[in-house]
Amino acid sequence: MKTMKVVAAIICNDMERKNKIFATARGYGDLKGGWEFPGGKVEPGETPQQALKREIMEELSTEIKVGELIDTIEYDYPTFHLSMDCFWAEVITGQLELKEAEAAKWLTKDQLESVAWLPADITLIDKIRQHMN
Ligand SMILES: Nc1nc2c([nH]c(=O)n2[C@H]2C[C@H](O)[C@@H](COP(=O)(O)OP(=O)(O)OP(=O)(O)O)O2)c(=O)[nH]1
Repeated sequence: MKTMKVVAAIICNDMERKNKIFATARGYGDLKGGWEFPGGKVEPGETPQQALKREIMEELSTEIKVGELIDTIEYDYPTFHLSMDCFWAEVITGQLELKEAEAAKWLTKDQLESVAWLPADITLIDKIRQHMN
């Protein structure tokens, strides 16, 4: 099966405190309406961190600082294998404008289960919760 290499940003209010994280709902395609973390495919020659900064600028017109890797999610969708590096991030400049997503929410630790995550993201949520305050 084909592997898709993807990066995702778990943007938090503050990387030291991690009181809330930013989630978006997909605005197009097969998985439309599913909740996820902003990001996208890594292009040839890019590091994961470079790809993530580029994707967040394209999707949200926002410059981010990329922090530690939380986990690499490996998940089999029916038509491809997803390998997704998930990094903590915080905003440097910009207002998180929704260029592609249909909705967005800041979620506290207690609200993490309140949205319908994409299947691959569910395994990440427990890990994120452990790091939130
Ligand atoms: N960005 C992102 N993609 C995710 C997450 N969870 C998950 O299963 N995916 C899947 C959905 C897509 O099949 C794939 C990411 O592709 P994408 O469509 O966001 O990537 P892209 O912006 O480079 O794509 P394109 O539409 O511009 O070609 O990974 C997630 O949390 N964030």
